[in-house]
Amino acid sequence: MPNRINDAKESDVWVAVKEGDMPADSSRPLLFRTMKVKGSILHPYRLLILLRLIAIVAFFIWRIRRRNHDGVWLWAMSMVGDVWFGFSWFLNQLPKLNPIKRVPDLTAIRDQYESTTGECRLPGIDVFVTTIDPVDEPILYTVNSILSILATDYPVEKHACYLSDDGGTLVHYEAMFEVASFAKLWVPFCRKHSVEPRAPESYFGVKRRVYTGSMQEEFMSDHRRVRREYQEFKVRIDSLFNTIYQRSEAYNRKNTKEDGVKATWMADGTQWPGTWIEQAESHRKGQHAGIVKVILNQPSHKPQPGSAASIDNPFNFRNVDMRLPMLVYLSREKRPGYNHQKKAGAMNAMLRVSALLSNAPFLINFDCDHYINNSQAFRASMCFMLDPCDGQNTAFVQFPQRFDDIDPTDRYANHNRVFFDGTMLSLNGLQGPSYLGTGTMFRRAALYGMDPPQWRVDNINVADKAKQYGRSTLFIHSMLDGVNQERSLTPVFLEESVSNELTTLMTCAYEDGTSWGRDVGWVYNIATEDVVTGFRIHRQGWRSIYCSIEAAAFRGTAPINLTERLLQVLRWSGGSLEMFFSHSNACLAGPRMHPLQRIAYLNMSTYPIVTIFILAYNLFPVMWLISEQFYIQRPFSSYISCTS
Ligand SMILES: O=c1ccn([C@@H]2O[C@H](COP(=O)(O)OP(=O)(O)O[C@H]3O[C@H](CO)[C@@H](O)[C@H](O)[C@H]3O)[C@@H](O)[C@H]2O)c(=O)[nH]1
Ligand SMILES: [Mn+2]
Repeated sequence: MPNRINDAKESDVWVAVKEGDMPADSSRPLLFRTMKVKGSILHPYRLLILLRLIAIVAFFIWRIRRRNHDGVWLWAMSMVGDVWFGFSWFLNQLPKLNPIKRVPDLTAIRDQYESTTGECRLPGIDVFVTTIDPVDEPILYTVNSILSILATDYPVEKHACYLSDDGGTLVHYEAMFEVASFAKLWVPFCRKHSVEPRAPESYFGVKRRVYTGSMQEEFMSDHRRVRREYQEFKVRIDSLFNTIYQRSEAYNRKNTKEDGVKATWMADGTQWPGTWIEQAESHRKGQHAGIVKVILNQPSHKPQPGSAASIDNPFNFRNVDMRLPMLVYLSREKRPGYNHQKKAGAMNAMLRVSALLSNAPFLINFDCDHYINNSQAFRASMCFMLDPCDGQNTAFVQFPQRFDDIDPTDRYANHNRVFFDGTMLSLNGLQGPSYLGTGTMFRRAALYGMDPPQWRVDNINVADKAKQYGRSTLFIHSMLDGVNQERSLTPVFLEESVSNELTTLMTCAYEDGTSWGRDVGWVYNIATEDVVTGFRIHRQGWRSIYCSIEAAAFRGTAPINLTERLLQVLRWSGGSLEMFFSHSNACLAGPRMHPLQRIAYLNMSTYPIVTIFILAYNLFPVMWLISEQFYIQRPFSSYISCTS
């Protein structure tokens, strides 16, 4: 197997840090290497920052000494603007003085956690995907995301995939059956030929591919057949809207209710409990029952090799494990009068439901337009979580967001290079990167609001916690198990009592009066739940790790038109300011937060203020239009006088 991300080589910029800080009692080697920027680059950079700082201070002294008496108000205003520019520059620079890169060692984690006899001690992972609308967030992306998760290279009995559908549409539910059926072919194909990436749309979109395996001919014919099957799969997904509509029409002709309400019907002839095509009382967006359906059950713990090619089956899967990971569809209850808290609310519902179904100690979340591009990514994040040195105190591993379909000039700056390849690496040298919403591996304990081991005074105690976590004894009992790092997935026995409890965990009222949305789970009442949730975790003393690997771990789509992009940026800046004016203000973070990390959060929550001054500076030169007086030196006066 090619070790795609073992690139801990020294480069022109990075050098390896000596790992002298291994715990004395551990004989295991570290699971990652730490790299820092070469002194010949870092020291001149720091010197440059110092020189700039001196220049800025000198400039302010000069400005204060030379006050413009004709327009004191303008002088004062521009002084405030300049002070803010200087201050925000300083806030921006301070946390950037020591960037650190961490490179996971995949060979080490294989050696330590997976034996050649097939025994594997890697822990369980629950994978969360959120979606809301099959048209606005095209369902083709969602199914590709799920397929890439089902096919990823992680022990199949150790990861489970959850799709949260906030729209509660039958289309998403039935699409999951199509996915489960196509996955029976797609997943073994990916395993047999180690293909990458494992999202079929991007895999088949690659024009030229180099095959490195030994089954060239078999690969060619498998590839052709799977591509044909994928085309048919896409047609079936496309036609779902129509199939469901026509089926419902047929059933409704037979069973129209007296009030003339037209229901949406499932294939088995029952009414869909979620939203209907023709929206009706209790079946419309924002008002429907909670639904949990296990689409694929947890696989057995023994590999199940496929069969050799035959007349009915053209694929030779004799030495390929055919098992698929668990797949669950869920849509939380929605009722009018409740604030459903958008993505954060959906994530918290998923966190609770998964606790009863698979209860993995780690979880990773994706927006539905993101897929796994490098199937070693789960192992890569485990290198940090399971690290013998400080892994226990690591709450989350954040991957950069990389995007497809962006024009080569990146005219709306979707790639955010400075942020993903500069700022985040700098935070990595402090307490860790902030949480960015998608492509993040979490430790369940951190999301439950527990303290990191280094700050824990007592053992974890879940007795009498109903006030904090809500009144589900099954959920509270699952918690101790769910935070045990070594654990695999819990086998599921879907008895009636469990099914009822799952429905309870998804009701709108479940969180009333509890700590969900504040000290537990994803944080509520803010446009950018991600940064604030990461902040809550950091202020408790947890740390995080930034993991940027080649090939990119995950890829997704970004807004490619200006309106959408502006709205996105506006939402982010609004959320940042909200954070500043809330109890999540960085100044209130408490003593466990690294001082420079605090400054980084302060910078993250105040950066939009600069726009006021940029706007003012843009208006200064045309001020004479209003007051007919020049406060700013007349430009090119000699030129103007020549021509007049
Ligand atoms: O009521 C809702 C609203 C949104 N979502 C999901 O939340 C995700 C993100 O929403 P989107 O509108 O696509 O926001 P973006 O601006 O693209 O997302 C970025 O910004 C968000 C807020 O800062 C983060 O949550 C995201 O992870 C991050 O990728 C999507 O998967 C949605 O399906 C829900 O599940 N329920
Ligand atoms: Mn999005």
